[in-house]
Amino acid sequence: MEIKLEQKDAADWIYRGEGAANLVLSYTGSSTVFIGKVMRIQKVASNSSSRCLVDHTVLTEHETLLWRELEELISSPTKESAELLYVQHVISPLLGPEHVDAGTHVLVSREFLESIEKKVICQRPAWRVDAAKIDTQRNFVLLMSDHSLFPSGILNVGPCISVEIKPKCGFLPSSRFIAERNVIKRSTTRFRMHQVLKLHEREISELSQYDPLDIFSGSKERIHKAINDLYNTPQNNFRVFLNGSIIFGGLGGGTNKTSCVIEKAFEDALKGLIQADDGLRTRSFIELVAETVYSSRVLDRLLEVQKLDNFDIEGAIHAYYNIISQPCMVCSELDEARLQPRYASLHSIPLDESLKMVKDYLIAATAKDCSLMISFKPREDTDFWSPYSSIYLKSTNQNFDYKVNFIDLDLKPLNKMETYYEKDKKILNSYVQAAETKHMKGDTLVMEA
Ligand SMILES: O=P(O)(O)O[C@@H]1[C@@H](OP(=O)(O)O)[C@H](OP(=O)(O)O)[C@H](O)[C@H](OP(=O)(O)O)[C@H]1OP(=O)(O)O
Ligand SMILES: Nc1ncnc2c1ncn2[C@@H]1O[C@H](COP(=O)(O)OP(=O)(O)OP(=O)(O)O)[C@@H](O)[C@H]1O
Ligand SMILES: [Zn+2]
Repeated sequence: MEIKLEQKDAADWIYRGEGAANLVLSYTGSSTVFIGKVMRIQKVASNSSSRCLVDHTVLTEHETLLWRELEELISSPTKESAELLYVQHVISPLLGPEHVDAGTHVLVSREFLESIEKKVICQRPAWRVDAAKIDTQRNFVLLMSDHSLFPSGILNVGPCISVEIKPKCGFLPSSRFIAERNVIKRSTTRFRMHQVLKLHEREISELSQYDPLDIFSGSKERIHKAINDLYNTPQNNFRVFLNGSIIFGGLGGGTNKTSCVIEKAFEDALKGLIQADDGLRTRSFIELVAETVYSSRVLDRLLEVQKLDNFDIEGAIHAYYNIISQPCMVCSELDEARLQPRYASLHSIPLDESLKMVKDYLIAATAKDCSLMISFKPREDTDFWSPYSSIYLKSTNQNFDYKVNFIDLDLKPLNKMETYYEKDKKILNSYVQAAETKHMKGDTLVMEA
């Protein structure tokens, strides 16, 4: 019989975290069906009455056209099941099925969702509460493995430490469709430029030290630098969990620069896991994460998927208008002098080509926004065989089992293409404006304290 979660079941679920689109809970009850699982619940904008205006529950006509090669996906009755199939059939083969868990749907009653909404509200960051709430009109939630834990029943279940990294886009675009005036995009990452906009809009309190190019570089030293920078300025790009509970980083959003108090608490939390003297454990942990990112090469595949964005939004946006059969808003805004043949030519390509351009752009968008969770547990001498990879931490002479999972592999809606185009412009404008008033060191903006 199919399980349906009712109001009384809400007591077994506790707040784990959230992003812009979903709220995540972990299980504390005793049902074997849910032990080791998290539940991911979709949110809806707090002020939204959009459900009445636009039906978000099914793929749009143009999305059906876009994904037409995936018969199962387009014939799925709801958008939720289409999204699950997207992870299974599109993303999982690209990133490696061993790192991807699409999850399953579980039926929930409206009362269950309402109880959860009430229960977690005081733990959620206020700005997330203002922005969105649980969508209580959904009948399903997504049940997934809790990737901050190792499954029980396999080997010893000792302590487990997990790191969550949101690496963002790790390459510089080189598309010929990037306008001359936007040439800075070829030498400065979107992440770093976006930092300036985020600072301007007070979304963050200082610029991140992190540069995605480091973590994706394949160089041991640069990966080490990236992890160190993420530790210093975690924002929403770096978190650490011990046995499923957060011990570093912002729950449900970003966080400020790492203070001495936080450093001390983190160093203490690593006791028992990292066998190093006081004051040296954090350094060893950073080394462990960096070594694992380096030797697992797991980011190589992610980068390849991100690079499906061949044309940049400045190219893909034209293909989008071809697909929706509407006059191109970008070309129509350009005067004749700026309407170059390379843009006009995009409007005479076959439909199949436009579909491929936009489809690849959206798949890349998933890969630019996902996170990875790397979980470690100390390897016991009695663990003769293990299904996990292992890593040796030289500074403490310890062996760890580790596993890597990608999370947040959502299908991006086709109608977000205009938002992507506008956001790209906004990020660039704010960066260029800031550069005009502040100092530049090479291509890097040096913000005044
Ligand atoms: O555009 P970006 O790069 O700011 O990415 C958004 C993220 O912002 P970030 O810069 O990582 O803080 C944003 O994350 P936050 O809300 O800032 O934590 C979301 O992940 C958003 O995706 P979606 O709307 O939930 O599908 C993300 O939107 P997409 O661009 O991935 O659609
Ligand atoms: N399978 C999982 N195992 C453990 N923790 C998870 C899992 N899925 C999500 N989480 C936790 O919940 C948080 C929010 O989840 P998720 O990133 O999927 O939300 P989102 O709203 O889709 O994010 P975004 O803002 O990037 O769109 C994550 O940052 C992570 O800490
Ligand atoms: Zn155009």
